[in-house]
Amino acid sequence: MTPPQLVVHRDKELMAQAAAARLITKIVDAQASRGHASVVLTGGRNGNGLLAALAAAPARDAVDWARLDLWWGDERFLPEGDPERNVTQAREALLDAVPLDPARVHAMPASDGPYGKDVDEAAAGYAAELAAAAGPEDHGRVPAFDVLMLGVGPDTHVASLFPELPAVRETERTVVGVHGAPKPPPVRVSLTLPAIRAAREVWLLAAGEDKAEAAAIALSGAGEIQAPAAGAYGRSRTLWLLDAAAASRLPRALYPPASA
Ligand SMILES: O=C1O[C@H](COP(=O)(O)O)[C@@H](O)[C@H](O)[C@H]1O
Repeated sequence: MTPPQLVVHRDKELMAQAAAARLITKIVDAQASRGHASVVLTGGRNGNGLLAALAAAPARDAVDWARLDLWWGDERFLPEGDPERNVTQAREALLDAVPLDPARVHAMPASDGPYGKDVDEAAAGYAAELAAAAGPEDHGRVPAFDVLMLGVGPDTHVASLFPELPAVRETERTVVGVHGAPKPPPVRVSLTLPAIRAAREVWLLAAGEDKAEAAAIALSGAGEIQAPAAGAYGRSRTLWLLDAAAASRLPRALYPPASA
């Protein structure tokens, strides 16, 4: 487990811009050293804010978009094109504006897709797609993603891993169908904690007063079953990107002295 590092920005706009700049650098560096990069996107307000900031950043042209694999940490199991789907929102915020290779955009299945309404089959299908993309150097059933981003819900959920539900207890499968999520829609597809922990870097995004309690709980030694965000960490780095409002209830000992 890599211990969390915290960066606190003044407000959510600055957080989104700084995180977008950080992501551009990370992708460019990975492409320079390995020829390609892989990023796992998150849904939610903070994830979409980051994508919109990236779309507006002139430095976005430094990325070779055709050599970038995009995956998702979770998806709302709804029909293709539904405005509530995370992929629909990501397309609107950024993806439609950059020259991605469509074969490298790995959206999670929709409820009117090849698996029909069977969310467990859809999850198994996505797990198989991840496994096929993993190489021997990845040492596992999912690629060692360069960056995996997660929004943090006010209840400490990450991806679609909600406190106490079976999905957060999963230790074998890399992707699961989620039934009865407390946040609509109730049926979802999610990476599990073992899949999340295969990433080189995990970035948790939390902006706004409604995330303050969640950040304080997850960063104060809570268990991952009760606080899924506490169980999300990367192989080489775990980074919490917060704004001042989300950091406002952190224990003083955690608040990074250099933050502004
Ligand atoms: O439903 C979801 O919520 C979380 C958090 O969203 P936020 O709007 O509270 O930031 C998100 O990370 C997840 O991908 C999404 O499906």
